[in-house]
Amino acid sequence: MMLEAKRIHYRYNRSKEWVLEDISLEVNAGETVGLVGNSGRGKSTLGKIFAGQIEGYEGEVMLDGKPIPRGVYCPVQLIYQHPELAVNPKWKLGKTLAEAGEYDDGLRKEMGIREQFLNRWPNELSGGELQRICVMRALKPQTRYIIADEISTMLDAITQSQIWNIVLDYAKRNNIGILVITHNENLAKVICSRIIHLH
Ligand SMILES: Nc1ncnc2c1ncn2[C@@H]1O[C@H](COP(=O)(O)OP(=O)(O)OP(=O)(O)O)[C@@H](O)[C@H]1O
Repeated sequence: MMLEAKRIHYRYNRSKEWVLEDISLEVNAGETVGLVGNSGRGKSTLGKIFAGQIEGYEGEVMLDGKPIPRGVYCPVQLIYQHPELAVNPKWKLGKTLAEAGEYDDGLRKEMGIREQFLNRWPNELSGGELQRICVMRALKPQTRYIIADEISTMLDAITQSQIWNIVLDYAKRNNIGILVITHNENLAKVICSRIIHLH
């Protein structure tokens, strides 16, 4: 089982400058790989390409040797840095959490998502509480890979370590591969078995 990007080239709006030029990388099932690089190097763009959120690139993204299925729940789930931009502001959080079907209520408690949060609107939660919902939403049985794009950057150290412990433990139990996009090389060193630098 493997998620691969092969010879990806991408530029926004036919701009002269390529954001990504001939990028290839792979993440095996159950592996945690760091993608580290300075601001503006195209890390988030690559994350979106992996998760099927950007079209029109050159090259291929393959999951177990096949194109990633479209029009169904995406087995490659992207979690962003800014949870407030990742949820529908017109949905109560219980609906957001259940968007892709049933969820594990034990995992909800483990994630520190209180039952009363489910009946609130996104603007009635703190950033850390909302990020727990976004992380949990990505941990569905159909998920095979997670693209974690700066998911803990705006969290305090305790919340950051709690969330990573849960995600890493869940990934281990379910053989999920994770691409950890971060500026924080120290974080990548602690949680990743391999680090790729995007120059
Ligand atoms: N929607 C867009 N339209 C045009 N250009 C964009 C768009 N999104 C990103 N870019 C540009 O593409 C380049 C790469 O951006 P990207 O967000 O992928 O980098 P990054 O490495 O993730 O940066 P950071 O670490 O700051 O998040 C940047 O120069 C950015 O300005």
